[in-house]
Amino acid sequence: MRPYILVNVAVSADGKLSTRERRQVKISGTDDFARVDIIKSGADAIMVGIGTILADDPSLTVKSPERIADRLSTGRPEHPIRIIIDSKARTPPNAKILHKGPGKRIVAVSSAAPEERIAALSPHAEIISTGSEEVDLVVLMEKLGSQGIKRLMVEGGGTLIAGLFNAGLVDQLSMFIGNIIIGGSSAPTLADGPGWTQETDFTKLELMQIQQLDQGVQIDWRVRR
Ligand SMILES: NC(=O)C1=CN([C@@H]2O[C@H](COP(=O)(O)OP(=O)(O)OC[C@H]3O[C@@H](n4cnc5c(N)ncnc54)[C@H](O)[C@@H]3O)[C@@H](O)[C@H]2O)C=CC1
Ligand SMILES: Nc1nc(O)c(N)c(N[C@@H]2O[C@H](COP(=O)(O)O)[C@@H](O)[C@H]2O)n1
Repeated sequence: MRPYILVNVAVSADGKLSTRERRQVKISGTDDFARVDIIKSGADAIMVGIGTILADDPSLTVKSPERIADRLSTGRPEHPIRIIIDSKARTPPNAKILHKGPGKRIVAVSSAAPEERIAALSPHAEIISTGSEEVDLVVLMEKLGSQGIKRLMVEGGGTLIAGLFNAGLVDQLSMFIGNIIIGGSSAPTLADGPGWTQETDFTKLELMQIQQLDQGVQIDWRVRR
């Protein structure tokens, strides 16, 4: 069985994830970062796309010492398993995600990944190959489920999130809408890629909760089936 998949993102008031040069922007405030850390510490695994690795070089570790202690006291590893969706194995072998903090990493590649790049990543991560050109997200999720991953948090970016919506794999969307306008028609949004044109293909959401947080709005949506 595939994991429960929660996508969490911070968007600007005009719906952007970052600048048009894909430069990371501080959209969330302290309270939202604390909320994200709680979601992260409750997850078995956390996933990002290669675009985010190349743009931001994130570590995706749990930040709060209390939450780390809580994970350890309940027999869970310090950090969730960190997973990169990376069809062609472009993850730099010195990427922070592969080195910061203890714990398992998975790089999900496709058959298009060159052997030498896979060999460079293998000492740092388990490699799972699905799909011919792109990672087959449906097959991958089944494999992750069979490894005991029940709750998966997805951090972005917009291309991966669109791929997950396209495959009908998202269960919950948690978003923080911050009080800045980033602008730019080519700046990433939370569901990039080609988009959908038929109303029947649109993902329908059901409001779970909405709250004011920091200087913005935090919303949880459930995906309607
Ligand atoms: N504000 C926020 O909460 C966050 C913002 N970001 C921003 O998002 C931007 C990066 O987003 P993107 O460039 O869209 O990259 P991305 O992180 O979504 O990675 C996309 C890549 O994943 C790979 N991939 C393999 N199989 C796939 C499949 N089946 N479906 C979709 N993708 C697949 C492709 O190579 C694709 O180019 C950065 O600017 C980053 O700062 C990223 C995470 C969170
Ligand atoms: N939740 C959230 N709020 C913001 O304001 C952000 N800019 C982001 N960005 C993403 O968070 C990740 C940072 O990870 P580490 O701190 O290195 O663990 C990274 O992927 C950013 O894109 N998120």
